[in-house]
Amino acid sequence: MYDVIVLGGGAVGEHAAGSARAAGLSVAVVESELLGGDCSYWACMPSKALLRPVSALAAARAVAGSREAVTGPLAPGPVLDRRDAFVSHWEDGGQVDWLLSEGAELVRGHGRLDGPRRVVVRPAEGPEHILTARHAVVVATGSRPRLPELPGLPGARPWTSREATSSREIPERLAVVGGGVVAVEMACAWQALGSSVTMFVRGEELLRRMEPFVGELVAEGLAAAGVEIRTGVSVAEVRRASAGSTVTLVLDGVGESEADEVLFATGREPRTEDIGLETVGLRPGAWLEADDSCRVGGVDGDWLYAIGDVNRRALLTHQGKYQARIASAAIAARALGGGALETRAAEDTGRWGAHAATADSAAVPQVVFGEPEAASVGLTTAEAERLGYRVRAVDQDLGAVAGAGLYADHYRGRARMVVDLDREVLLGATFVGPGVAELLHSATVAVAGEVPVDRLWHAVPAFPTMSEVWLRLLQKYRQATAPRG
Ligand SMILES: Cc1cc2nc3c(=O)[nH]c(=O)nc-3n(C[C@H](O)[C@H](O)[C@H](O)COP(=O)(O)OP(=O)(O)OC[C@H]3O[C@@H](n4cnc5c(N)ncnc54)[C@H](O)[C@@H]3O)c2cc1C
Ligand SMILES: NC(=O)c1ccc[n+]([C@@H]2O[C@H](COP(=O)([O-])OP(=O)(O)OC[C@H]3O[C@@H](n4cnc5c(N)ncnc54)[C@H](O)[C@@H]3O)[C@@H](O)[C@H]2O)c1
Repeated sequence: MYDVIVLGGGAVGEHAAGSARAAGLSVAVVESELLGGDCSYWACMPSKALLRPVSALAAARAVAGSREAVTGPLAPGPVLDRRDAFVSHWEDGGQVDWLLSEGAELVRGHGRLDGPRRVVVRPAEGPEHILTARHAVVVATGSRPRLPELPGLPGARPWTSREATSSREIPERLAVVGGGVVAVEMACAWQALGSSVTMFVRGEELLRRMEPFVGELVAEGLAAAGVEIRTGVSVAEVRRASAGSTVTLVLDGVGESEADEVLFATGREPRTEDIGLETVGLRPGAWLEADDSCRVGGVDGDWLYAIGDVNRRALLTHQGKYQARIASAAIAARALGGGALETRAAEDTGRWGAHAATADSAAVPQVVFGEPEAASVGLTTAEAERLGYRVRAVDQDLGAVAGAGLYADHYRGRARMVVDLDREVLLGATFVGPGVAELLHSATVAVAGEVPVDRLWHAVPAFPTMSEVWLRLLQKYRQATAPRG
């Protein structure tokens, strides 16, 4: 028997195990593939390893003096070798060592719930194990790429994010379907590696969940790199005669297009169809709805938690790991409380409490890597208005900031902060431009900390850094709200 069983050992499940161990709980992690999951082997790490050389080269090319020293395009071989090193050549020995050093146990195999607090693990070989949890089972089985139901698609062997992050072959022509984060990042990476990339986007914009100017500037950057972006186009059918032959996309009402590979970057679905949800009264295949302490509703007792992609709160590694810390703390507090009502005072599930993942709804930071980068936290203007806030959006041309001008000649970028006019705190901030990723955490601190705008005025940015954009935004906000007369 273990205090906690973590079902799924991706980045999020591993982090839950570490946090639960730190709280003094015994832990077993059940993993059917590589310990470390998508983020380590087929998502964040390999994609960023592919993209970092693209931005390093762009940064050198953006400045007179270093521009002249750059004599050629990216060298694909070393880029792919470096990517392979970042994913430890798809071996998880290092991560297993870490987990064991934390004092957690690893049980390899496919895990399924088998009624309350029980998990049955089917290893690749040998007999099943039955594990029992004293306090909690934490489901962290993640998500997988979601493919649309299109005629011909399964037989056409499309790339998903897995192939796009792990391929060593560079297709001459790569079609990318989708206009979200994976589509944008992978279009940028593969174009730089030598493919001719065409994006097929259903809607009119890229990155629709961010402020509208983000998609515009990102599209401009991709087009400047040579990516063809076709908006307002739906793929109706996919054809590939045989392995190794070209792939044909039949486009709704606008003819056909040929490519050597096609990447479908059309969102995610939960990995819950075969984890025994029916044995505890839940629906297999559904996203797992969790409250702010990440506890799953609809089951008897306080023992089932869901963290990471599988609860759909925010499909990002850092946010899943935050949920892992919150859930582990909540499990430990509830375990100490023993379930008696009078001890529930130990729980701290109020807004911004120790056992509430409040940032999931108020302050999710995200960086879309590429040239340019896009970085945002909190609410967009449209989201804030939809939620009924009275807001003012303040915009600043980043190119007019001295630090940005020094960073790159003819710097193009933009920033926006969204202020709640009633409380005079930031609800959100967005930056787009080369090198803006590292600006983001200042905004996250302001949003999560609900720092009054008047106090931000005293957070003086160093000259001449890009952070001076804060000063410009705050000056504009003051001018706009100053009493007239
Ligand atoms: C191309 C790409 C790039 C991305 N880049 C970023 C980025 O830069 N930054 C960022 O924050 N996020 C990024 N993301 C999102 C990020 O990858 C996910 O949010 C993150 O991987 C979720 O972690 P997880 O542990 O919840 O799920 P996963 O990483 O999917 O891990 C789930 C684990 O559970 C295991 N499992 C599933 N079912 C069972 C079972 N029944 N029994 C045993 N084990 C099981 C799986 O084998 C897997 O190891 C990216 C995603 C993609 C696709
Ligand atoms: N840097 C990062 O933080 C990073 C990088 C990659 C992925 N991620 C995370 O991974 C998740 C998945 O990314 P994603 O890009 O797959 O999903 P997404 O939801 O961001 O984008 C999906 C895109 O596919 C389009 N689409 C959906 N169905 C379609 C269809 N049938 N035909 C054509 N287009 C269709 C959507 O309109 C959208 O443009 C995201 O939630 C993101 O947060 C994060």
